[in-house]
Amino acid sequence: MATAPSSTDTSSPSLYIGLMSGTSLDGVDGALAAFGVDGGMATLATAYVPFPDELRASLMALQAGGENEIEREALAANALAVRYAQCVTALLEQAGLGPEQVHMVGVHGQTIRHRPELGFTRQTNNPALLAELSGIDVVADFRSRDVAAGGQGAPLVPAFHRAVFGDEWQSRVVVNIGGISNISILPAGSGQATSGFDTGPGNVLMDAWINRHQGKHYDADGAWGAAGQVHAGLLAQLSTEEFFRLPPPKSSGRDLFHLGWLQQALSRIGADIAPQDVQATLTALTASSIADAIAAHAPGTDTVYVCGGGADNGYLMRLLQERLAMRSAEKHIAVKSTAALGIAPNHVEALAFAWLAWRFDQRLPGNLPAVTGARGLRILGALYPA
Ligand SMILES: Nc1ncnc2c1ncn2[C@@H]1O[C@H](COP(=O)(O)OP(=O)(O)OP(=O)(O)O)[C@@H](O)[C@H]1O
Ligand SMILES: CC(=O)N[C@H]1[C@@H]2OC[C@@H](O2)[C@@H](O)[C@@H]1O[C@H](C)C(=O)O
Repeated sequence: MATAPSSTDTSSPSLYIGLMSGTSLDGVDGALAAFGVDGGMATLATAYVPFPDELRASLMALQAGGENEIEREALAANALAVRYAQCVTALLEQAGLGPEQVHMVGVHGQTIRHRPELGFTRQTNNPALLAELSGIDVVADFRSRDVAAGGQGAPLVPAFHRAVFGDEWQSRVVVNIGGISNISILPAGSGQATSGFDTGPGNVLMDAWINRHQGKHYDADGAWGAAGQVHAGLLAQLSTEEFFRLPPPKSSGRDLFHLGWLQQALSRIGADIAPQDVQATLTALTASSIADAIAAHAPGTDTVYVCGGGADNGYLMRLLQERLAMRSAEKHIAVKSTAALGIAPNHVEALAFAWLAWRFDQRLPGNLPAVTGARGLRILGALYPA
């Protein structure tokens, strides 16, 4: 599939909206895209609606068990649907379109528990309310069918990455650094198998740590961490986590990588480490776990393309380049933003959910069994007609 973000050669394009609110819990990214009969895709509008602090706090509280969970989840789902609807309105206004011109909204929902090994993953949402508020058909709950087929239900973006970023001549890896990091391995040539998996933490631990010590939501450009020193002992301790050594298929989330997990490692080390040095070490952990995964599973990579909010962390990008160079002495691997391929890093995931809605609409599979471990290809999502 060719991408042409600013122009399209599609003769009768169909319009789809994708909405992604990920593990960072920061807000919802939206994209309105046109898909042509020839498979071409064009981005018509993008929008971001941040979550108010109250919604962030209730979503954060739902990441672990607690009292009156059912009611709290239902109310958070309603509040989410209202924000999603605001994002849809912003996209329609930007594109000068009415709801009747859009085929479907594909909405991820908010992951509050991810336990494929127990047979479930839960993306809270109220798609019925979103259909009511937006007046557009809504497709939601993209992960459950893959889990029902024995898969991880994640990551789902590798199929989209193959479609828009795959190349005939260059072997590419696309790294999404959101709350959690995941890679898509796209060997050169359209006939080559695509693989991918979650590599571990993205920004989730860095965000939590700076929030505890500085009250900020994230470490802008990685500046706070960059002024600290990577603590080799702590990095080694954190790197002993079994998840890093598990073979794919594998996926992760806040269920594993949270402040309690970090605190345990800090207690084992016993040393008094300055908060800024911990931040530097967490940045190094994200970079080294991604570089290790690429070295082990995609040694032939020519270029790594980064998307997700982590692409805006200059310190993290430097460490990633450094660690890739350390692990691949004979071959230079370039690190670039997906902007170099025509899609800004913060638009990729929302576009992926527009693409998944388009796949659903045609009753085409959305998963890659080689990635998720599902028994086979499955049509992903459930429909809530407008
Ligand atoms: N200017 C910046 N400097 C450093 N980090 C940034 C910057 N902008 C965004 N980020 C990081 O990116 C995160 C948001 O990224 P993104 O929206 O890709 O995550 P997500 O979609 O919630 O996660 P996931 O892909 O795990 O579902 C923020 O929480 C922050 O850590
Ligand atoms: C369960 C869940 O929400 N997983 C997310 C999360 O965020 C990044 C990584 O962990 C990835 O596995 C997935 O999101 C992307 C969009 C995916 O499915 O490909």
